[in-house]
Amino acid sequence: MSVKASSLGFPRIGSTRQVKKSVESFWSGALTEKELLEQTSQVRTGNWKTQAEQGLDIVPVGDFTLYDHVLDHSFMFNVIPKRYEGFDLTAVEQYFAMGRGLQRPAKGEKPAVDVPASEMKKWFDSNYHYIVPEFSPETNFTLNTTKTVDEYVEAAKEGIPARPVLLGPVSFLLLGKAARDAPEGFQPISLLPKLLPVYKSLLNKLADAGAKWVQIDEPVLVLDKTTDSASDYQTAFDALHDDRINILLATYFGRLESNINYVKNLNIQALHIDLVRVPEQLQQVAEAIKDKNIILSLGVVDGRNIWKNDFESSIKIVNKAIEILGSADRVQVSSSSSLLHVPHTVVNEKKLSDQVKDWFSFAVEKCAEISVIAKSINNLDSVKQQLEQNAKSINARREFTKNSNDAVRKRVAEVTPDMYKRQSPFVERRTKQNLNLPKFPTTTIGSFPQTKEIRVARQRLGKSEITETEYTEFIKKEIEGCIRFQERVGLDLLVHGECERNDMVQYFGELLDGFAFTQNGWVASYGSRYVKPPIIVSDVSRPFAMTVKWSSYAQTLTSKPVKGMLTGPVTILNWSFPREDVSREISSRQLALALRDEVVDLEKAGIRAIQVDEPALREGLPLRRADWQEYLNWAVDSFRLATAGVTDSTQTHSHFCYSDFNDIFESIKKLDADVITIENSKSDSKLLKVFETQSYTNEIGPGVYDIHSPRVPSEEEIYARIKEMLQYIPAHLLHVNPDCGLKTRQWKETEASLVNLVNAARRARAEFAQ
Ligand code: MET
Ligand SMILES: [Zn+2]
Repeated sequence: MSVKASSLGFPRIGSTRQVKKSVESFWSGALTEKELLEQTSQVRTGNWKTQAEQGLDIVPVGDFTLYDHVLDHSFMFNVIPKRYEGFDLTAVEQYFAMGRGLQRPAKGEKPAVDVPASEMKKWFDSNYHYIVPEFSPETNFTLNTTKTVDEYVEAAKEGIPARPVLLGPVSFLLLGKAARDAPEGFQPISLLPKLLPVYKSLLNKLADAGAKWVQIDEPVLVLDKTTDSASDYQTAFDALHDDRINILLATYFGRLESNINYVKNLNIQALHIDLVRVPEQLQQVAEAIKDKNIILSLGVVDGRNIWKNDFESSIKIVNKAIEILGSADRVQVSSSSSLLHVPHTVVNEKKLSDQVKDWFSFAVEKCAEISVIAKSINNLDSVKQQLEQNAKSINARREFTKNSNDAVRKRVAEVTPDMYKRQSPFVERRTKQNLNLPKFPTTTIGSFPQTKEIRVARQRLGKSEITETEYTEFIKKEIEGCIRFQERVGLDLLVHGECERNDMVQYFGELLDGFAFTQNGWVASYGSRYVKPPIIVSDVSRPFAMTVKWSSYAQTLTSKPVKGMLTGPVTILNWSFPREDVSREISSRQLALALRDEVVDLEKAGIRAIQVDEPALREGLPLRRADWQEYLNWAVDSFRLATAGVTDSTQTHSHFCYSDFNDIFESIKKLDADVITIENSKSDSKLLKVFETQSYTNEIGPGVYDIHSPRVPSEEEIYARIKEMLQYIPAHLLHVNPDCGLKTRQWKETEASLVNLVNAARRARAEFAQ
């Protein structure tokens, strides 16, 4: 009798980002396909060994990927859109073409290729993005590859106690979309009967190879819309049932709620639930499966955040599960979700103090935690020392937070209702905002090209190869160049260009108190792009002004107004690892107060327009709609708290991108920014439709061109967009701007695009704005 230790998945990027390096070298032609596969296979094998060494009894395999695990499933099941066929590509080339597009000239016998990437979407409420599968009635499911089986065999050979992982058939279909050529109203889930035999043949192969268990992820079970899917799940798990191989059905990121009523009757042998996000669901779920022959896998070690596990409380949960289910054999200990959302290991962090380092566990350390928790149930004495050590660490962290910044907490507690409100309503304050802007004012979203010179200067400052003064001089020159550029192009509302920022969140995190930074804490965002989120470790406050010197310097250079530029509280929060000991709401309010001081200081320094970006506002939305309002309330409050400290004559701006804002438009209105700019050009004007049904009274600039591509939009095209916008938005409220910041672009295309933008706005002015 023993409780087993397992995890649902491991970071795929390698301890030092080896996978990024290998994959990008392959793309650039510096590695052959064979070298790519060899190098990445080493990372994969290394990952398995590490997990086993940390004490996992069950090691996930098949979760490794060169680009994205959902794309792996599309590829494995032959869900390959026609546009990627017929170019004589190798399998690996075709796979990457689906992930990131492929453009290359004809070579010898090989035809030219020019195919765009597939659509990418956020993986639930994480900052990981998956490649959206495209289905149509013609989709011909076959086993195109046997990736999962191959990796299982590879691991078994190494003596790894491997459990293969698959994304379940229902989630796979529901996370996909209807292909463009699919008939109107086509629902991917209708393909379930066609898809199941292929899953089944894969399971057969796994069983042939000796696998006794398979983990089948059905994360869609924690979303609202699945409540009608009972029969789909039943069909699926009846079809997949095989006496030779047991199924662990894994859910994560949220609560099953009433879905448990049918999940308990499915043909499965184990069920995994997330007890970090929703500890309360243990009772309900355990009671529901009590009389079934189902093992409960307890997700007690956080797959989404980096804090050390509190063993005492996890062990309580495990014991409670055993008590309800009646036997230790009926439970397993695991991570709440795949560990792909946390960095690889804390060991490589050389710059964190011992005190701070002791608070964290990354993926490797989390595996060890899972093992200790399981062992504590099996044989308490064997892990006595680890438990004591853990209790010490947890206490030390508690002591630290108890004594952290009282002044900040007090300030949050003392916020009064008037602090959320501008002095006058928009219509009144608008008349006081004399920025001398023409109709259809043209502006940009803030950042200008981050050139190599800028990155080099930043690196050299980091290495102390140049002094702080030399760096400041360099940045000033850049700002001056940027201002002159905007004047030359003819923009109306200028920006300083954000050249001093390494990243829109990190930059502020580094200047605020209450954050910690890692050297190597990378987490996959999409493909070979990884991010290094700052960690909020304490109460947040602003020791000194952060942007005032740059913005006010920029303003001294020109008679045109220069916008101050800040990242908003909710975005800073959502793109960081949050604290565990206080709510996200509290951290957000603390951030808001810190930014409020900055906003007021900018105003004092003579800046008359201030933009507070909230591109991540929407992605912080909870997975279940019932929880939305609570989040939106404090998110809106935070933005208002950050921006409402100014007088009527200061124009506040905000910016949104990355997602569909229509369903939170009510909240966007409540922000009461004087001007909002929203990404629009890619969404086929879906955004504009919202104005047909919802009134919006403040000023607004829907983006007129996509900045993610080097393509230069023509004046004609931009003019046409402005005209289209005027059907939905009153002329006196319309601003003209790109979709988002220009930091990833080159100067050449930036200039050409903005010249066209300015000319298009001038033309529209002459025609429509008398
Ligand atoms: C992802 S939103 C980016 C906004 C920021 N001000 C920029 O221009 O880069
Ligand atoms: Zn943006």
